[in-house]
Amino acid sequence: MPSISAPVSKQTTTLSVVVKCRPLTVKERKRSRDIVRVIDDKEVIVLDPDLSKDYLDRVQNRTKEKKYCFDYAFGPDSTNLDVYKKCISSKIAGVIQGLNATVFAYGSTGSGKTYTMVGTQHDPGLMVLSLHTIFDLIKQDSSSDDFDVTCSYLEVYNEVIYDLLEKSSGHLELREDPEQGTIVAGIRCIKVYSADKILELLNLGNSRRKTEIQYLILGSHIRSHAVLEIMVKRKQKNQYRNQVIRGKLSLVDLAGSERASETNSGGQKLRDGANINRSLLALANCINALVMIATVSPADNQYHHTVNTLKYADRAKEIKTHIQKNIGTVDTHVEDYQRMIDSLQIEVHRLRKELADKETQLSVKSAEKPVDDELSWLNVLSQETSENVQERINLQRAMFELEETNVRNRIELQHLDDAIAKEQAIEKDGVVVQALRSRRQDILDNIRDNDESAACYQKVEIEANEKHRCQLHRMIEEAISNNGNRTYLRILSQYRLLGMANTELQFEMAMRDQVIHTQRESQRNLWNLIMGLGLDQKQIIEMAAKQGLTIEDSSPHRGAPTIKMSHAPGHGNSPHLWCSPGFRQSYSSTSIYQNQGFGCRLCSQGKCDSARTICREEHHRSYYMLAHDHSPSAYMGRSSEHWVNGRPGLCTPESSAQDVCHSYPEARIQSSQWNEEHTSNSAFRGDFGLQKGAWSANRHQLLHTPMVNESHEDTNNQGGATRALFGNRSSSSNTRRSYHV
Ligand SMILES: Nc1ncnc2c1ncn2[C@@H]1O[C@H](COP(=O)(O)OP(=O)(O)OP(=O)(O)O)[C@@H](O)[C@H]1O
Repeated sequence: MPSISAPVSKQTTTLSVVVKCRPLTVKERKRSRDIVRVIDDKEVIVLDPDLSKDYLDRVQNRTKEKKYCFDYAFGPDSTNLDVYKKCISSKIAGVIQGLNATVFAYGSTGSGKTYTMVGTQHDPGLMVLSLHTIFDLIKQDSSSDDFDVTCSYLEVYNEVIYDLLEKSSGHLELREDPEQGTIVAGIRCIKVYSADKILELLNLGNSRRKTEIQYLILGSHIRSHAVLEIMVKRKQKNQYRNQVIRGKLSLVDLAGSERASETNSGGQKLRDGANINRSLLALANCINALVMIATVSPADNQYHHTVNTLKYADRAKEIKTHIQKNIGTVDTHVEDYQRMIDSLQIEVHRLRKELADKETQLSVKSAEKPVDDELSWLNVLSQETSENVQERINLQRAMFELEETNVRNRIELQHLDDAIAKEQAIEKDGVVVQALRSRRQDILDNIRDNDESAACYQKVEIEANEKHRCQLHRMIEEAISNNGNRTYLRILSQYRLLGMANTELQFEMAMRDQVIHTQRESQRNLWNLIMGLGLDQKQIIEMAAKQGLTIEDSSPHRGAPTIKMSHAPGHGNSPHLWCSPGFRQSYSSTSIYQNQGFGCRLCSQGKCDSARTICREEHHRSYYMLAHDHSPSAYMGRSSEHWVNGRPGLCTPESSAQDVCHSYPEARIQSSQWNEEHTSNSAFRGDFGLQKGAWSANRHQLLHTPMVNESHEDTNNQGGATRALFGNRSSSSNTRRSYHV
């Protein structure tokens, strides 16, 4: 009589993760460096393979060095027996008590998986050692129970199972067996009486594993998993019941863990790669106790594979498994079947009732259908619109972050250029200069990468988002114009769209605040720079006064003072200052900006006086040149040309020029030349009576700060900030300037 599985107890445990680093092979010793260190049997450190980076990266704490901690970690001197004794042997004992356990080796090709699982005559692997333990435990068992030990050795290649113990095995299939759960139908199970023969058997099986042609020479099994299953059947002979306990140990030598994209293959082989990952997931579903051995190579040219394997292993620590005994008795199986039938009948009854209820509900609902359909259709549209807005916000955020990062990169670039110039003066092409240059190159690469990502966002994702937005807008408009309940629907859709526009505006406000913060920082620096010229405050105030500027609130405890404009007749092109008490109150630190023609309506009408106040919106507009219309329909209807570097903006000749400069570096050079020319002629320089030499030096520095360099390639936001400092061609003749210093 067969026995059936009836779990009696269940316990949750986490996956044990062990890392094993193999030694460098003889070949590798000639051309590779050992970059993996194992500390205290738990920590694994992967050093940065790039030696030339060490100096600056250490100083700036930016090495590619990685550190991980695992349940156990073994260095190149450890043997398979060391790994087995510390981490595996305790799990094997459970197998003869009816537990399932799985040990799998995970790692890139050539990292030592097969060596760990199968091993050699001198250093037998975990498969061999486990079988030895099983037989030792059976020998030591003092009960009168009968044991049966059988082995099967199979290969999973591209989701198909093959028998490695058969010379020319066909495809095998998985089946559900009431007695044993999931089984491989037709697999050869060899009865084993001792562990001695197993290594021979494994080597024979391994020679039958599928190998891609191009890897045959290397003897790699990059695409197939090999699974050795050791089944232990224990018939207990206690006085009450004939219990049958089945324990199973699965030892898996996984396929190389490289991503499909790295294997120089396409088509079928790419699909193989995807299937490998799927089989791994399936594996995780059917095992009780898991031990993962992550194998890594210590060679520096394997850095990425090593770090990827360790990252994966690190994440695997979170996996939870359930432990349960597979116990069944010959006597209880009829009772069990009866119980199962009863519960299935109850389930069928419940489902029938549920079905009947649903049918009644549906027939009632069909009467209300037309109205409901319309509303639910509108709901779907609203939902899609809201997702579209959210996606746009995310894209804006991503673009903004990329720009911010590049601003920081450019600052670092400037510092590096200065440092290189200094170091070169002392020691031409020394180690330090080389290190600085290499760092500089990295930064340039990062800037280029970020620019490329931003361009990609702009070209692909933002355009798609924009297209979708227009489509949704058209659909809403159409629905409204076709529908009898027009007014209601219009109000409803306006209400929803307003909500979304509000969300978007809130995000823009947050971005602006960020930009204002950055501007204030640079303006504070500018003030410090003016102070650093050696002029005392009185001199500065006098010179500013000549230009119609009043500096007030300069008490030292308040930080940088505020410069206020008093309208000065006779200064036709001189700065026109707007004083905003409210603004000064909330932003007590330095602020200089130039209004770009959006300015105050009074000014444009010639009615503005020196003491006038501008509202927050006008400040914002001067910074960001936002589109005039923020109504929801304007948001929904705005076409993609209103996106400037990923943000909604106003398409002006300036923004177009910026885009051109962004794409064509020559244009950027020209514009920066113009910028220099313009700056040196600016009233700003003359106003403060800066001595030419001192100004030039400082101007040089300012012109090369990221903000200034960004002026013709940045978004409206940062472009606005830069123009605030130095002006630009389109605004030179008629701009009004406002300084809050
Ligand atoms: N602990 C070790 N001591 C000595 N040599 C080792 C050790 N581990 C692995 N090696 C050697 O490293 C090489 C690669 O090992 P192995 O074939 O086990 O890698 P693998 O990860 O199974 O590769 P594949 O995925 O291609 O099958 C072999 O030459 C093996 O002998």
